[in-house]
Amino acid sequence: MDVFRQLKSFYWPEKKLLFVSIFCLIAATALGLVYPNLLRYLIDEVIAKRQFELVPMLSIFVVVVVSFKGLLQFLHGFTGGRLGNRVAHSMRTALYKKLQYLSFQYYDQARTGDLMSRLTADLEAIRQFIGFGFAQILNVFLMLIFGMSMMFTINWQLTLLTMVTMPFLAFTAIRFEGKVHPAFRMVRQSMSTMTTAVQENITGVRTVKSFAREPHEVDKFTIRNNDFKANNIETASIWAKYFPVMEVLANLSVVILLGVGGFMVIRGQMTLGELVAFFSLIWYIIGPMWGLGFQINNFTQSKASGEKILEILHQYVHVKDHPDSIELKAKDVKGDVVMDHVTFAYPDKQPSLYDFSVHAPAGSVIGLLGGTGSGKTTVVSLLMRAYNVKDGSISLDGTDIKDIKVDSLRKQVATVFQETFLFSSNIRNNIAYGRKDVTMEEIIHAAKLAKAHDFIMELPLGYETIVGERGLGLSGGQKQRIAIARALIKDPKILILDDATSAVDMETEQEIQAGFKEVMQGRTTFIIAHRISSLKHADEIIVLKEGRIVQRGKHHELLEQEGPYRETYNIQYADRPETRSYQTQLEGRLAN
Ligand SMILES: Nc1ncnc2c1ncn2[C@@H]1O[C@H](COP(=O)(O)OP(=O)(O)OP(=O)(O)O)[C@@H](O)[C@H]1O
Repeated sequence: MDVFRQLKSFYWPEKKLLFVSIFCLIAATALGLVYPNLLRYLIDEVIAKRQFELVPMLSIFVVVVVSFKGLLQFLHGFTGGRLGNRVAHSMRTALYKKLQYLSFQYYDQARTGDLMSRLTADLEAIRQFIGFGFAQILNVFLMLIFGMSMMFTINWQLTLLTMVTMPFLAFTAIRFEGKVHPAFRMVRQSMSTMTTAVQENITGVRTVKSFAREPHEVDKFTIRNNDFKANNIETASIWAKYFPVMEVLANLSVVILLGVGGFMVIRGQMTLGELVAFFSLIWYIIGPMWGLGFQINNFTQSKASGEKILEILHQYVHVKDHPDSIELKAKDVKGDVVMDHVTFAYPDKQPSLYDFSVHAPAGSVIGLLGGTGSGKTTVVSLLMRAYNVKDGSISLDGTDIKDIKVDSLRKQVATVFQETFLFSSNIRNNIAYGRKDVTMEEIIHAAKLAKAHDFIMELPLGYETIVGERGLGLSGGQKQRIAIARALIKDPKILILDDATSAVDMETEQEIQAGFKEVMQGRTTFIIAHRISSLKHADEIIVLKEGRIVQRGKHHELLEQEGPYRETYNIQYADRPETRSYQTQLEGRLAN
């Protein structure tokens, strides 16, 4: 119950709906007890005593009772539905909000499928339980208490006799649920692996076809399809086994009731009306017994779902503001960045960066070069405070970034990531993403600087073209240029380009860089690149190897040193005649 206590803040504000819903259900159940008594009255008082003039009044009474019960059931459904949906709505909002603010560190471990299922299936379980499940469990107990006490008042001996099979029925029902539930879970699991296979196959259809792996894919799917079939058959056979047993046990008590009860009526120990009332009351007991397993499972499932939801809500946010965090004002930010002896390791890993220091004065360009996994992305991730630095420090205009409000810091930083993500919206919205109040002129200006305007205008719908998930497929270079325009429109004080031009040709890259020069006047830029051509104009180039700085300096300084920078240069410019002559010159100078 601790889970539901912790979720109280979501359902307690809706307590009026909760109480009305429970009250209506209890009242409807209690009203249901009028039927057996009416039957008893009809048989014993009206039919047996031939007082047929009472029939119309009795009929009207039945209609009133039925209508009133119907109204109560409607109110229960209405309030329960509202309650469940309102609670689910506020939980969904809270979860989504929490997911927005969880740190990069959380997402490094999180699995999309798992998060999606918490936001959908687990929330649905909670919605059902709070809306209806809880009231149903309460109702089961009430039905048992109401039904049994009424039966006891009619005839206690017959009540005890008919109850003989009930423990067996309850036991079988619980066992049935215990078997059928895991079987259902297996069906759901095999369904999800089957749909994942289909989804993956459709997404990766180009790879499948280009490797001519269609038969392999069909085989892979067949295994999953067979699995799904086997699980369904298994579930069906559990139903087939248990249902007749439950049916027999339930009806056995009815047989006992009719046999013994009939005998008692014949011997005059009981009236016929009482027997008929008893017959109708027995279903008040059989129903809850039959559903006992289901109710128990429903409760444990909702509890498990609640735990999964609470796990996200209670998830620790690693990167957050402290009470004295400073709010940056855009106009006061200069962009002077200092990283001082930073050593950083991802959780449970060896450090990815060792003793890294750099001073990037406002408006300077810092280039980062190094092999894959050398720590370049880590440097810029730390800069936007994707992770907290424990050893060493990072400051912006002299203030440690730990003392700056996270969102105000990130508003000053625009990053173009290695992998471009476009939202399923039009190009205009994708470019304007970083800002709310943006004019079409500004969007076009940014697109022109990113050398994206021309190809956008060639699309039939221009800036209105839908891209992303189900939109138009753009080339890697085109996507990158949209992402660059998105970063530029943010008007950042610090621009980070993480291999942002890797997918565009050299000529376009040069043009984009010329555009940067215009916009980046007085702003600080960090460029990560594998091409020397992208970095050579940087004020300082830092070469990383396995998380350590192995070289640093300007382009011409680094070329004059033995080391990875010159090796990379030689590889990339090997075919160019001017490189050969430069190298010959250099070698001559080095020899002298
Ligand atoms: N989110 C993460 N969680 C754990 N380890 C990580 C994470 N990101 C990077 N690493 C590890 O840190 C090291 C440095 O990675 P980083 O991404 O900074 O390298 P990089 O120089 O940018 O490489 P590339 O050029 O391939 O992008 C690698 O060993 C990598 O496996």
